[in-house]
Amino acid sequence: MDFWIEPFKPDFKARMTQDLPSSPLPLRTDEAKGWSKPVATAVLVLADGTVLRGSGFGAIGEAVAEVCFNTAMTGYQEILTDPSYAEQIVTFTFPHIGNVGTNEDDFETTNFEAQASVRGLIVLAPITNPSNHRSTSHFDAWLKSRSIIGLSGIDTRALTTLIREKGMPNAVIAHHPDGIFDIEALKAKAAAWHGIDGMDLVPPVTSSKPHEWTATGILPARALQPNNGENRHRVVAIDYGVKRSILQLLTEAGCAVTVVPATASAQEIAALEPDGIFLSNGPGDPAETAKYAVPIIQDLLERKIPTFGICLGHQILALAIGAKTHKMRQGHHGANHPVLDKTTGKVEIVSMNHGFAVDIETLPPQAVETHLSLFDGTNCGIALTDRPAFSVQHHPEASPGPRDSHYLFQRFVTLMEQAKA
Ligand SMILES: NC(=O)CC[C@H](N)C(=O)O
Repeated sequence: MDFWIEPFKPDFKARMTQDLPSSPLPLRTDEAKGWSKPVATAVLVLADGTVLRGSGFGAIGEAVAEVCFNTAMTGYQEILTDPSYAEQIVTFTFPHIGNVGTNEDDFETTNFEAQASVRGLIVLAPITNPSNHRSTSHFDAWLKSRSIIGLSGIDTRALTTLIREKGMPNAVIAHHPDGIFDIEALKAKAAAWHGIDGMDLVPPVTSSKPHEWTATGILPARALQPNNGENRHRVVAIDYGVKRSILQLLTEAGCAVTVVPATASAQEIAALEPDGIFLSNGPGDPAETAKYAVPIIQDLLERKIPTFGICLGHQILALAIGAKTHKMRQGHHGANHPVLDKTTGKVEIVSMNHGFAVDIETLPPQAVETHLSLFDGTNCGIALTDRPAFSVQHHPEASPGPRDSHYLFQRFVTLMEQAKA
């Protein structure tokens, strides 16, 4: 059978229309009847009724979630295993995703039994066979095993523009190989979804019981004094959905780390006699998690234990001292964001993954802003002036991403050393 497929030419004028352009769809052929026609095997249906059609890969089924875009050029496996992406669908602006396969090392979740947090991914180019010596599993098989739905052939630049202009939409991603979808029902499902605002998404991803963490990373860390296998500081990491690379860097910085569930009481934590408290990253609305996390943190701050927070941990520390957080329109997700460290005047290129931000106007007098985003001026870090505590919105563990901000782990170690002295 002879047929012609139009090469994919994104039509940027059509960006904001109801039907966004997409690449050629797979053909379905009926040999007996002698026809072949394009069939969408996956769709993304936004709450406003916009429908994007493409080719499905990964898990088969449907999921409702919030759509964000991530501008990282590498590290898709780390992104898709980061627990902070709970209830989200990631649109990758980098066109080639999946071509280095997947492996046993590049995982960010520490909770291997838990279901994947991210619900789906959207890419431009169809995924290929893996081409990398580290790959142990095909991307498609890996996504299926983790119940993550994939949609390719989408003009991801147009979708990113839509998110930038209208904000992160709620949507249903659906993959059915027969290409049969009840679009009206999917529109209704997307429109009826409650969204992430107001959702505490920590319970499914936090550790169920305290455990010790001892592993270091594969690559040597930057800007850390070598620990020579010696544990100089005892750190309790409160797990709101912690990334593995953060725990590895704490270990490399010379910390003996005990990971505790998000609901561990201040008394239980204090009984471990920590030199420092780490507040982890995690999914969902910080103001909801704060309802139980803030009293615990306030109690620990009273005890003047040095404290360091990352991302959700940063937001919850800010809430604990009386500041407020708000939902962002498009959020920050990528590995190329410039951030200014106001304490040194240096600019670092950082990894980002957040959809909420600390409202800097609400910061009380006993805290100062230490970092800010040079993309949009949003707050990226605070330090308390009356307690040994600081936190950052970006991801100094940088997995994936540039490692400019590794120095923050050293800053935490220095804070613990000063407290001991
Ligand atoms: N990576 C994170 O810790 C994300 C924090 C929070 N859930 C947000 O989206 O802003």
